[in-house]
Amino acid sequence: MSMITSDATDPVVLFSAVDLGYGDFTVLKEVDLRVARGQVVAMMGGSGSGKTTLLRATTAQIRPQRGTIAVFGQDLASLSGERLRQVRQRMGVLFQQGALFTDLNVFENVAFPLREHTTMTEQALTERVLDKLDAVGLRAAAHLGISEISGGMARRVALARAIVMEPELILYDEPFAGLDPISLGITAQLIRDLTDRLHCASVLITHDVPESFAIADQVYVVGQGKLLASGTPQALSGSQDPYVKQFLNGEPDGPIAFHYPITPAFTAWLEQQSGRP
Ligand SMILES: Nc1ncnc2c1ncn2[C@@H]1O[C@H](COP(=O)(O)OP(=O)(O)OP(=O)(O)O)[C@@H](O)[C@H]1O
Repeated sequence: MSMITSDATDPVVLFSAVDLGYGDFTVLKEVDLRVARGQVVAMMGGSGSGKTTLLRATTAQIRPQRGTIAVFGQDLASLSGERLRQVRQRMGVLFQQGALFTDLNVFENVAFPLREHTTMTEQALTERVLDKLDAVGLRAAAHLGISEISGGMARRVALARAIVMEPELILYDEPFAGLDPISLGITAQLIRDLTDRLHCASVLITHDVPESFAIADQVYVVGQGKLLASGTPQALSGSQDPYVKQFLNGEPDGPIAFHYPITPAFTAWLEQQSGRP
């Protein structure tokens, strides 16, 4: 049961003219983006283009250099302490290394957030955990130890744990990385199904074009320090933008640079290096 009341029609995530970066280095400029309830949104782009930075900004781990970011209709810049914690509790984050506790079994790994953040009865907790394990196909694996499950199963346990608090927004960091083709398809379909079932919003950052295009409602492509394109997978497939085309087709030659760009910080470092005796 979620606490959605008057803000049910607000976008879940709304970036308005946002600049993001670290110190005086700006990674992305003028980003506008919107994620609605029930949507799967893919944030794509080459290595170092700023996908993880977008995720960090959404959880308020980093603050925008310019513009505003609203989550659940609340301006993140206005939140701190307890109110920020409450907003974060409505989000589930699935990190690439969804590290599980190896001294706890599958059930207790998924139960962990409930024991930390709620005062549910043992019966309600058991029901909730088994329901989420069922959603990822692992109800009957509840009793197994972490050393007894495969890598792909461990990912699904981490996913069950990420959704056990019934978040309204789920952020996935590279959910397809390192998966075999079958697990890739299963994971993508699982993300779509969970989004529909929980009626939450899902944001994934990924390089994987076919899998994310198969399940996403909206795709944002970042590169060259900005948002390059956005739209439905269908609309983007017809894009004539050379960067977008190169990215979507995985072509080695094109506007996407192989070399990390030279910055003043690098030049200063290099000068210092060569100045050494
Ligand atoms: N904590 C940090 N401090 C300074 N610069 C950072 C920091 N984190 C990332 N960057 C820089 O920000 C840029 C974007 O990094 P980010 O991790 O968002 O890219 P990405 O698209 O997620 O890349 P990848 O797909 O390779 O993980 C890079 O140039 C990176 O060097």
